[in-house]
Amino acid sequence: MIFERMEKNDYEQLVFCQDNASGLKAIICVHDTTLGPALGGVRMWDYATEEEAVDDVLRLARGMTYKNAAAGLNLGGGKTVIIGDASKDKSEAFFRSLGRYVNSLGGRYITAEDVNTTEQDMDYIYQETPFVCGVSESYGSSGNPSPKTAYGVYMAMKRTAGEAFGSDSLEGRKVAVQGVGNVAYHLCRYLHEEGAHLIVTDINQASVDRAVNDFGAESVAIEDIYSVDADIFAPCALGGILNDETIPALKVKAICGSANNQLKDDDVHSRMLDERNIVYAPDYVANSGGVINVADELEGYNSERATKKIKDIYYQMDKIFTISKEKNISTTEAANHMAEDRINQMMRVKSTFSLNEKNQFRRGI
Ligand SMILES: NC(=O)C1=CN([C@@H]2O[C@H](COP(=O)(O)OP(=O)(O)OC[C@H]3O[C@@H](n4cnc5c(N)ncnc54)[C@H](O)[C@@H]3O)[C@@H](O)[C@H]2O)C=CC1
Ligand SMILES: CC(C)CC(=O)C(=O)O
Repeated sequence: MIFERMEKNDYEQLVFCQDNASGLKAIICVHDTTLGPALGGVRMWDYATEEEAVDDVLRLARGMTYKNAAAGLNLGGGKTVIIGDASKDKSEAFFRSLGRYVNSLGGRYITAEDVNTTEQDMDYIYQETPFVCGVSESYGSSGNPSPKTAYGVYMAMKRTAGEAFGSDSLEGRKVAVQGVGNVAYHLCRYLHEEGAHLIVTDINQASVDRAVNDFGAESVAIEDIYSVDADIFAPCALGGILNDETIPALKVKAICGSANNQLKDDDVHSRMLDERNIVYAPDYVANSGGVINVADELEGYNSERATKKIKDIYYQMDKIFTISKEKNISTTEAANHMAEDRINQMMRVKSTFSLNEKNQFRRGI
């Protein structure tokens, strides 16, 4: 059953990590390393079943392959999920144990933050392995990626607004934000500064209150966020929220947010959005700012260089809208073509022999 699923989308590796001493139960997935080592964050979630955790890590790791390829990074796709309650189960031992498992992959997988994991957690992992990004800035790292992810979503949203409304200005636009956590808080700041009107919801009341106090946001009940009278919907919580039930309720003309895997089914639900003339910014392009930022650490982190690359997400979106119109395909398919073309081209480039440190000439052998 698991091998069948791995075979279907050509997954390379799935690693189950179990440690009685720390209580760690985690799954690391390496989807594809054609472009380089697999980079993707570690998510901690209280999954109802092990099957749910496996589903999530498989989907998220494959998403990272496409994200990293479309972002022009020399990195493959991978992800880790930890099964557990982030408010109770975390400890130094827990993350150091995970760090040892990451290290055992010898650099095939590099980890970083995702939902419910923090810079402090990455610092613990860093005690056990160099294959981690997003550790504290005092280590020369790029720190928490969320603000840079938010900047990238903001750039993507401006270009998406241009496509939907003929102007990329967000002044006076109503933006409905689902989940005002790490990324969306900073996104709301950019939107507020440009004069957008914010409508927010979150299962965590403190996060809602913060957005209301800091940015004058209007708050609505969890289930009302889909049907509010707004111009743009920004999903910034979890995946699968664009589906048969929610899409018919939408009144917006554009969708652009940070959540991974927003479409429950890529084909079915991108078609439903097209039928309703809703412009959709493919999630993994809109939210690639975080990974672009942490990946810059691999070159020796330079914030200016990383920010310039993140700003270019505006032009990546431009390319996607152009391909989508030229080929008469959804924006999701257009983004997928862009990512797959790059992977295939690089695979061909790599098929030419080039001497490197791994295949030295050794005279006399
Ligand atoms: N942190 C980063 O740099 C990146 C994050 N992402 C994605 O963006 C999304 C948000 O990430 P973060 O802000 O880091 O996570 P976070 O955990 O800080 O924020 C998510 C927020 O959504 C809320 N939430 C959860 N379920 C909800 C629901 N049903 N309705 C309303 N609100 C709900 C949570 O209470 C939380 O405040 C995730 O899907 C993540 O994978 C993607 C790329 C990079
Ligand atoms: C380092 C993270 C920002 C990368 C990641 O896991 C993601 O983009 O979803």
